[in-house]
Amino acid sequence: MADSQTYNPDSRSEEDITRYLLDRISGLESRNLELREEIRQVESEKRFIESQKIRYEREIRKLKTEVEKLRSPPLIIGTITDVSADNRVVVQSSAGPKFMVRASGFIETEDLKAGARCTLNQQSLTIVDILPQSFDSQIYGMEIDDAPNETYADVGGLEEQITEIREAVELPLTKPELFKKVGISPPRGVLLYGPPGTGKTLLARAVAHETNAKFLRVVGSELVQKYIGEGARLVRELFEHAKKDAPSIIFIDEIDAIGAHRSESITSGDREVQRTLMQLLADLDGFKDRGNVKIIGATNRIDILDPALLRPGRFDRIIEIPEPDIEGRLSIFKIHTKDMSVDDDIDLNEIAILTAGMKGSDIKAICTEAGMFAIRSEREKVSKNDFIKAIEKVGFDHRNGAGELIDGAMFA
Ligand SMILES: Nc1ncnc2c1ncn2[C@@H]1O[C@H](COP(=O)(O)OP(=O)(O)OP(=O)(O)O)[C@@H](O)[C@H]1O
Repeated sequence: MADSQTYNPDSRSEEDITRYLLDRISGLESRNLELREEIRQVESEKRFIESQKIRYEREIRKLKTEVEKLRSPPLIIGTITDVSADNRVVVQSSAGPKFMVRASGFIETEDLKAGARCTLNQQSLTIVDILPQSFDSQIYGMEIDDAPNETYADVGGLEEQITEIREAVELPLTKPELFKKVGISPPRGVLLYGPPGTGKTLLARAVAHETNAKFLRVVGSELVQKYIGEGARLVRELFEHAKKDAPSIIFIDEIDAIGAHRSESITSGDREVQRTLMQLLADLDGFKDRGNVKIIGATNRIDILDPALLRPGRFDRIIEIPEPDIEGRLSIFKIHTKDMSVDDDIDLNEIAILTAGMKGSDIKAICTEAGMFAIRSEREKVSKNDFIKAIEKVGFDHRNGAGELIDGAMFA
């Protein structure tokens, strides 16, 4: 290319200038071609990198799913008893047998130590996690609430049940001296039974709130299904934990999963449930000295409970939590509409009549749905019609004779 520094336009002829410019143009054209080639190469590199990225992302997703699969329950819990040089590990499972297993690639080799507790995938028996030595409520899916917010005022239509639970659970926690004076041992706990969604958990949380007690909730089915062979240990630790944190309330939801009447067939699953139940009974029996720990069991299936669990002295009161009647439904509607902005002409009595056969959880859902209908229509107040549509949506049982009311006739 001609050097522009040495070019002096005054000293050259027109022909020179033309040649010079043609040279310059051809120089720029070939540079342009070079740059285009470079761009093409960079773009093809970019495409290659993008396709690599997609491949890696796909691989990461696959690996993540695999890890999730490995980690999903049921898991077996065990203790590492030996580690060989090639990283094969001997694990004593809590259900009994010993296994020679391998650890998944995500476990750090230095964590594989004799004495460490670990979880094994039930099918592949691969070690999928190393557990902390101390009790960790998170691992066991236990819900711990230092101070539940619910109060008795949040529970609708269960006045008698509230009185009963206050005597059996609240009084021993707040006024233990009364029982000493009279010379009777305070009740240890109550069993709540009734259909799902009627407020059993809500009631238990309210008791914990009113007594300033810690609320420990476990689900019976999780105790026996989540970590095979650990049910009995979990129950023991649960009670220990509750004692340490007293005053506290242990709430065992779905207690039928561990306390169902024992059948003839004895599978390993049954044995696991039995061991867990025996531990629960032992803890309930040894509960006398644990004045400030109370237990509330809940079940939808009292009919299948083992009589051992119902024997006097285990649960002091067995309280039915029934489906709400019209009064109950009205007071539940009042609770759940308390903070809602509703039209002045709404008569909750009428709405309560329309919801025969529905439970507290349905009523809560109806209020939320009614609010959603109002939002969808860009209104700030919830109307009767919103409630009617919500009742329909939540699945009102037409057998209760309200079919003709749902179309709004009653509110026309
Ligand atoms: N009696 C009630 N008063 C006010 N709200 C209620 C009542 N019953 C149920 N609810 C509402 O429904 C929700 C679910 O009820 P809850 O979990 O207490 O039922 P449950 O009887 O424990 O059900 P499950 O047997 O399925 O565990 C509560 O959080 C509450 O909002």
